[in-house]
Amino acid sequence: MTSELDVFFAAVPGPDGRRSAVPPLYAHPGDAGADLLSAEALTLAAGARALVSTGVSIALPDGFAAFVVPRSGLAAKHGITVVNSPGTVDAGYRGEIKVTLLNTDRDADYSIEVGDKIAQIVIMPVVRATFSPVETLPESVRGEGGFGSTGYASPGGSL
Ligand SMILES: O=c1ccn([C@H]2C[C@H](O)[C@@H](COP(=O)(O)OP(=O)(O)OP(=O)(O)O)O2)c(=O)[nH]1
Ligand SMILES: [Mg+2]
Repeated sequence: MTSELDVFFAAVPGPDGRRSAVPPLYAHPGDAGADLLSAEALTLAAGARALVSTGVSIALPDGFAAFVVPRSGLAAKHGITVVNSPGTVDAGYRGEIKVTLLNTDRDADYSIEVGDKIAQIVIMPVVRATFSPVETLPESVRGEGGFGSTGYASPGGSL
């Protein structure tokens, strides 16, 4: 990935006053996702969800948003996902980034330590729309088709 964006971040003090100024972390060059670290220790019981602190806030430039998405390893191995995925962090938001984690496993609790990677953010350019009312929308090939309208089998019936 060659494009870089300067983003300010700041530590958000926890209830105990502790400040951890760890920004979201890209694990490799070229990664789209930067890992968010937990600022708290907790155990997510099977089936439970929690709003988890990351201890960090960011200031995105106008025209960008950050999307909070699950980590595939946590999802595949432990059933840990993000309830509102993708969570939207608006450019104007200056509060702490938080992650609504859900333990989808039916049986196993999942314990999180301070500093654990719990989710990731993907920063993307976004546009703001001006919505204009019309009586009839412009036609399109898809029209009103959706929700499975294109079927489920591959065109040849096998692949
Ligand atoms: O996973 C998320 C989603 C959102 N936010 C923060 C940043 C975002 O800018 C703000 C509001 O998010 P959203 O608009 O999704 O929540 P809402 O329930 O509509 O709250 P509001 O009425 O404040 O917009 O909360 C997070 O920290 N994590
Ligand atoms: Mg909102």
